[in-house]
Amino acid sequence: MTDPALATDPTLADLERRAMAHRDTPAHGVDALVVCDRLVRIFSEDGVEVQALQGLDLLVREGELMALVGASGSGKSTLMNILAGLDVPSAGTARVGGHDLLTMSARDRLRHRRDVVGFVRQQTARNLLPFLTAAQNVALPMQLRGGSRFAGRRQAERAGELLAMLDAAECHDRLPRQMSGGQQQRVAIAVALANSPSLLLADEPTGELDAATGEQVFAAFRRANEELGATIMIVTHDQAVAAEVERTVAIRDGRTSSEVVRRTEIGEDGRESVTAREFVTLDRAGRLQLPAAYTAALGLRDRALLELEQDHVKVRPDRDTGEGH
Ligand SMILES: Nc1ncnc2c1ncn2[C@@H]1O[C@H](COP(=O)(O)OP(=O)(O)OP(=O)(O)O)[C@@H](O)[C@H]1O
Repeated sequence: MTDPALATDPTLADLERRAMAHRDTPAHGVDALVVCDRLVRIFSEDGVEVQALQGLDLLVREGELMALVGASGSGKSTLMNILAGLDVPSAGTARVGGHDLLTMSARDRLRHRRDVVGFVRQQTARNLLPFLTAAQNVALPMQLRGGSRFAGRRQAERAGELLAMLDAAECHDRLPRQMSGGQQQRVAIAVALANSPSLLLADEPTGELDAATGEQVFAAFRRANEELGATIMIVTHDQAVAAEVERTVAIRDGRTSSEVVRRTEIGEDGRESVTAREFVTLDRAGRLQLPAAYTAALGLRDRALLELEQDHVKVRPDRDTGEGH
């Protein structure tokens, strides 16, 4: 018997059933804070088009600490700038907290930049005002935001609390030039968190730091995530970041291609063990991209043989089949 859901000549009752089934399917990313759906960004310069994002899909839950990794030119900064409200996508959907960044008015975009996101840049010197102390830098966004819930003395208190939480209490009264690069970035995280943004974005925040100092900055992100519940997205080309966060999503050629999820489990013997699993991501049309290392290892090119098994799919090189293209 034909499944009524697949019938090509459906009755009215079949159509009603299909409509009901569709209605009961939750909308894509309904419970996510960040939703990117077939996101496209095309830059045109002197008649030459560059597709920086080529239909990127990504969901980020509230309270997540995740990283985006990818080679230079893969589209990471383009995505960050769109989510920060600094750039506008060409097509597709980019939503933060239910607000669509494609159709947002200029005034709402300004509000988005000021109230919804916090941003930490790679260049340590660009994150802080050089003539203000750390505490003054952290208090400034609260002062600039009219009707801030942190008023008067509470602003100075909150600045002190954030600096202490991020292990930068000793910088309280120092100017940026009196701080190390790592201290400047930890203070920059405090500045970005000052107005309790829904989303904290960081673009290569450890790019100018050595490995040990970079780890301290990641520790500060983890603390902000654990103690304040902040949702944090960190962009980096450093693959080692996978060890620092729960989820690392790889971007390749303007699309998300795979992700690594890291879990800490306590065994029966009470010992902690960390497991990391790699997944390929399926886009909304069901396409998946094999990791470059896999295609290279098996010499996969042009096409491959697929076999559907009970609980998995086999992908084989197209050899010895004798069938032409
Ligand atoms: N304003 C722009 N005008 C033209 N092309 C651009 C612009 N911004 C980015 N691109 C192009 O879009 C592509 C993606 O760039 P993007 O900066 O997002 O990559 P990335 O992954 O952040 O790289 P990197 O790690 O080097 O910063 C690149 O080919 C880049 O040259």
